[in-house]
Amino acid sequence: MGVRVGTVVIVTKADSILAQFDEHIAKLEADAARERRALEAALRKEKAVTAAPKDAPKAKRPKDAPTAERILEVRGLAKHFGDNAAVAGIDLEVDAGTIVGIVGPNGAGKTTTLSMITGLLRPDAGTVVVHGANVWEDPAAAKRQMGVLPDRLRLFDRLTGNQLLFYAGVLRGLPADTVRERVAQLAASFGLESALSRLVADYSAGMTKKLSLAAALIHSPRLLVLDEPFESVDPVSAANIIEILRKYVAAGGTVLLSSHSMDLIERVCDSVAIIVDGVVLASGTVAEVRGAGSLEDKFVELAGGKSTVEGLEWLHSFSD
Ligand SMILES: Nc1ncnc2c1ncn2[C@@H]1O[C@H](COP(=O)(O)OP(=O)(O)OP(=O)(O)O)[C@@H](O)[C@H]1O
Repeated sequence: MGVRVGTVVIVTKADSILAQFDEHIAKLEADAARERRALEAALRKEKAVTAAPKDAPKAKRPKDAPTAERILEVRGLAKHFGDNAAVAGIDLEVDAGTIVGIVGPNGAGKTTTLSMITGLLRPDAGTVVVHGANVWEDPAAAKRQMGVLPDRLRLFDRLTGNQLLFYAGVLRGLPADTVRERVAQLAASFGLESALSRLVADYSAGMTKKLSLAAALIHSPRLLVLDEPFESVDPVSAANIIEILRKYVAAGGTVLLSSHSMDLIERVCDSVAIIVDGVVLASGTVAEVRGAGSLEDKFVELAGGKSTVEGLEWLHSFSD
C-alpha cells in the first residue's frame, strides 16, 4: 500500500515485490495461453495423422513402459553423502489407485528417497520411472505427472495464499480461469478460504502444510508424492485431507507418502515399506507387514528396538 506524503507517494519494498510478482504472473498467463494454443494445434495435427492408415504397424511398446496399473517403478536407488550411505539400493513398485506409505526412524533415508523419486535430488545409482517416463532421462514428462509436497518446503512467503496457488497453477500450464476455479475449490476443501488474502509468511505451520498440499494437487497429477503431509496438521484437517486423498485415489490417482504416525499409515495406506538405514526391510500390504502384531511393534522390531535411556539423572533434580 502506498503512503501519500504531500504530493509524494512512498511505495514500500513489499509493494514493489508484489507488483513484480503480479507482472510475472501476467507474463506466465500469457506464456501458458501461448503454449496451450501450440499444444492444441499439435494435438489436432496428431489426430489427423493417426486417423489415416488403419493397417499401419503398431508402435513398439517402450522397454520401460509400465503395465496398465504400474505408476511408479524404482530400481536400485542409492545416494551417499560423503561416507554416509543415506539410501543403499531401494526398489519400490507402486500401482495406480493405491496409497503407499513409507515409514522409518529418523535419518533412515525417507526424504532422500522421495527427493530422488521426484527429481529434486540426483541419485548416485538407480532408476525411477513414473508412468513410463524416466525421471532423470525425461524429467519434464515425469514431473508433469507428479504433484509434490517436499520436506521443509520453502515457499514464496511474501505472496498471499491466493497468489501462491495461482502461481502454482499457471506454472503447471493451466488456463487462468481454471486455476481461479480450482483455487477456490481447494481453499474450501482445506478450510483456507478466509486465509487466502493473507501473506503466506503469516500462516501457521499447519496452514502452510495445507496450502502446499493444495499447490501439489492443483494440476490433478497422476501421482502425489507427499513427505510427511500430516505433520503439524490438526485432527479435523487431517480427516479432511484423508477424505480428499481417498476420493482422488478412488478416481485412479496414486499417493506415495511418508509419515511417523503408524496409526495413520494403518488407517490410510494400502501398502507400506519400512526403511531402516537406507534399505527396505519390509514391504507389502499393511496386513502382511504388521503380521500378528501392530505396525508399530513391527517398526520398533525392525528399527532395532527402543534404546535404554541412561545418564540423565541430573534431569531429576531442578537447578533452582
Ligand atoms: N544434504 C545432505 N547432506 C548430508 N547428509 C544428508 C543430507 N540429506 C540427508 N543427509 C543424511 O542422510 C541420512 C538420511 O536422511 P533423510 O533426511 O533422508 O532421513 P529421513 O528418514 O527423512 O529422516 P526424518 O524421519 O528425521 O525426516 C541422514 O543420515 C542425514 O543426515
